[in-house]
Amino acid sequence: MTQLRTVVAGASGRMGRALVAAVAAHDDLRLVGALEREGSEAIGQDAGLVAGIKEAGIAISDDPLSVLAQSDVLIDFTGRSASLALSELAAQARIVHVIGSTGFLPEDEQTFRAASRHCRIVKSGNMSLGVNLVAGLVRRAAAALGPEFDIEIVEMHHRHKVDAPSGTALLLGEAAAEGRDVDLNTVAVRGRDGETGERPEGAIGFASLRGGSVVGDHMVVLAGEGERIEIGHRAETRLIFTRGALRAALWAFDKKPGLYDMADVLGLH
Ligand SMILES: NC(=O)C1=CN([C@@H]2O[C@H](COP(=O)(O)OP(=O)(O)OC[C@H]3O[C@@H](n4cnc5c(N)ncnc54)[C@H](OP(=O)(O)O)[C@@H]3O)[C@@H](O)[C@H]2O)C=CC1
Ligand SMILES: O=C(O)C1=N[C@H](C(=O)O)C[C@H](O)C1
Repeated sequence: MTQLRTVVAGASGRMGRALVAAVAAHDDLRLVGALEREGSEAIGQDAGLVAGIKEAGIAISDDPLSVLAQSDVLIDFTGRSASLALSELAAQARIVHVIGSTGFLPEDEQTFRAASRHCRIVKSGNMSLGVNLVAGLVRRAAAALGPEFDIEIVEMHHRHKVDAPSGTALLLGEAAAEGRDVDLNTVAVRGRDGETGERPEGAIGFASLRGGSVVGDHMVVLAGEGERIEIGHRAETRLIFTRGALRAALWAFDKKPGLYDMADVLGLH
């Protein structure tokens, strides 16, 4: 197989550094570009050295247009606004865009749908095998148990995380809502404070904890009268996300333009 020419966006971030190292070590991928935002201290530095591996010969750039023109795949763990902008450039370049960023708003979906008419997008709030398996379990449990079981989703992440609820919590909330055949946006309760009143029947609640260096813990609680089911996942290393992202890039390369998720990549639908 010819190596896929791969660009990592957010190359000096926590995930970006792990991705640069993973791409450099992969037989079927070749690092051809690394992006950071304009004004970043990382611009001009070698992406390999920033990632803590040997020199990669790739200077981190703030010019996505020229970098993407020479690539097959963009792996993007940046943030909401960067990923929205990059999806339009990935569409112009007709490449694969793997989006791990989180913190999107419901209306962002239409931007990704439009871009995916021209390129292949794989987007997921969690790229790990484990979480995507757990989502299937949550969907089944929610469908089997019905609305007399209250669903609450608790997540904990490191102190640097900037969005809440996490993308994974929302992914698990979507799975629960699908199981109940309801629209998550109409039943979600995203945090409680003060005199909240009783819990509305059918609500799917979210609670976010932040602290320390926690990579990512998620627990879905289905609480009934006299019993409680807990379905959870704990990420112990960011390597589970990089592994998933690289797998998504390789899977998407020969697919038609479209908006895919990790369940497509893993054959879990
Ligand atoms: N789907 C999944 O499996 C996972 C998703 N994530 C998500 O990935 C995202 C990144 O997480 P993490 O690595 O921890 O965060 P970091 O803040 O460590 O990294 C993000 C990087 O992207 C950079 N960036 C911001 N804007 C741009 C831009 N326009 N072009 C290029 N780079 C840009 C940031 O620069 P600066 O700091 O200067 O703004 C930063 O270096 C988050 O949304 C997180 O929730 C994380 C892990 C797994
Ligand atoms: O910001 C993180 O770190 C993570 N973000 C993703 C999320 O929002 O769910 C995935 C993982 O939990 C780590």
